[in-house]
Amino acid sequence: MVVLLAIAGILEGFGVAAIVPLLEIMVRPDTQPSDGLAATVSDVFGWFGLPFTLEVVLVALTGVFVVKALVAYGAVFQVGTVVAGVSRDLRLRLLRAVVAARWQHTLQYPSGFIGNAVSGETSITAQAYREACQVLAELIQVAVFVTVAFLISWQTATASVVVGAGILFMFRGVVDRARRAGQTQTHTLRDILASLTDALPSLKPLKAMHREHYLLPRLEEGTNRFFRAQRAQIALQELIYKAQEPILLGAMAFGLWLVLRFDAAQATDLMVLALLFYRTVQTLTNIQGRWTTVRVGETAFQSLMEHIDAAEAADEHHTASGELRAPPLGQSIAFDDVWYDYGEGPVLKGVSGDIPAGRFVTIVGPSGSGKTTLTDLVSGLMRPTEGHLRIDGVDMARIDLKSWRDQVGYVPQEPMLFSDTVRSNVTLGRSDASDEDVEKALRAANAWEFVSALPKGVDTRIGEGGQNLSGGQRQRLAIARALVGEPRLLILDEPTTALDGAAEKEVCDALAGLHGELTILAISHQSAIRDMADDVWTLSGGRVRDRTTASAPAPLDA
Ligand SMILES: Nc1ncnc2c1ncn2[C@@H]1O[C@H](COP(=O)(O)OP(=O)(O)OP(=O)(O)O)[C@@H](O)[C@H]1O
Repeated sequence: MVVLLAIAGILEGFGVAAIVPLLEIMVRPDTQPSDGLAATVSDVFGWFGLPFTLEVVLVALTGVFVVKALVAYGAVFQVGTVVAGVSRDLRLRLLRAVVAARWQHTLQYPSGFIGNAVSGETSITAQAYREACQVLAELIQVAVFVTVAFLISWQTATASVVVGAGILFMFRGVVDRARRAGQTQTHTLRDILASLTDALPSLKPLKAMHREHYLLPRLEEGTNRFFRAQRAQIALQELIYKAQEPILLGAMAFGLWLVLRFDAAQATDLMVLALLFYRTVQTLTNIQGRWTTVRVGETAFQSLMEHIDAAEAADEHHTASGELRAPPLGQSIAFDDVWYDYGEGPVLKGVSGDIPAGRFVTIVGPSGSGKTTLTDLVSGLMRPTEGHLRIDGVDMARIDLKSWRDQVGYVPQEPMLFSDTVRSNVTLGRSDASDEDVEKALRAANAWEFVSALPKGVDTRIGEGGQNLSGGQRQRLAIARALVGEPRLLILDEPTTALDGAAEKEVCDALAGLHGELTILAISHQSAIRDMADDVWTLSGGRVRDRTTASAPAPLDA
């Protein structure tokens, strides 16, 4: 890219230099130039055996600019490829890091932050990168112009550099202020998107109560702050471009006056010098304008890199994964004085107890008592702050989390179905899941009957979020999805809370069929799920206050 840009710059320099002989011929068509740049160019023509005539000079000049255009296009194409590649690589790095990060890390970020980083910040960064490439191209061009100017008159070349540097110096504060305006935009946009992502799911109840205006002031405040920062940035950036032209023309007028008054330069050389001076200083000021965009983009880049670095540092397979493969859960999941703290005081306070393999354990307790936290520790999404969790006697800290989670099926309260086929929703990309596996899982989840009655069976597409299915059907698909990998442990977080009596019964029938086949750990307030359990743990204030056993442990084939 840099080589192409350099060649394009040099060709443009040649083109500008070639204007001198052209003017010379136009002014004095019948005489060969004897000094100045025109004489040098005439000599170069002579080496190639070309006559120094108007036609030959015109053709040569056109040729130089055609080649320059082609090379410049090649350079721009290369810049485009590199810039698009930079934003793709940054996006992929961020997405991979976010997906691989520890759950505690993911919890810290509103999803709007990630959305903004993937769409906004990567685009601004790519734009800044592109401008940085242009800055490089224009610096090369300035170097060529200054060299050509030196060949004609070192005074003009020096004057161009001094005037250009002076203008850059005068406007350096403006660049800094534009960068700060860019920083405000980056942070404000991130906050707006975070608020919006929080707000949208609550829009329905707010509208239903005519309280939607509650959202607007928060979004409006951010939007107005963004407007002010954007306006400031545009005004400052344009100031750099617009204010420099009069300064530049003033300097040129003064330079021309000096040369004409005290120097006997040839008129043709003088015109080219004026052109070179103008182009050099103008290119330098362009560079400053572009540099402002680079500095503005730098803040988005920094913010993006902070997300990427933090997510990469939180990669759970580097930071929290043990060296042992998970045991097959043939004996128990044991809690040994487990504490957990999100950072605002402990929410689990010394939980101890066994979940024997093959048992159905239901956890009940008031809201906020730590039930979900407990199941998140069991699935390895989080690590105990203190104490130990053991699978068949092996400390989970020593277990490879991937191999453990391969044995876990998880059913949340609100299943998130993708707008895809039933099959894809059940297999979730497991290429080794056969038709038989899908059918078996759907049958076990008490879902086969309704799925086989769909127009295309398992190949029927379900609408976004599964909206054309009933709540009970969605939940049974979520259970089938959890079962298709033949887990040894099924975790259910309030699986029937959002369902009516009939739908709850369908889900309970599915769970009854699974009872004794694998270990089940359910959180539920519903009596139906509690009554099915072998053991019921009552959690309150982060402690297990009560433990009742309904029946003897069922044997499990490990
Ligand atoms: N990501 C988090 N950051 C900080 N505190 C949290 C976080 N998640 C949960 N908590 C706090 O931890 C405590 C236990 O929460 P948890 O979700 O485990 O309770 P729960 O019994 O499942 O509640 P519910 O029945 O309402 O779902 C609560 O006080 C909650 O505010």
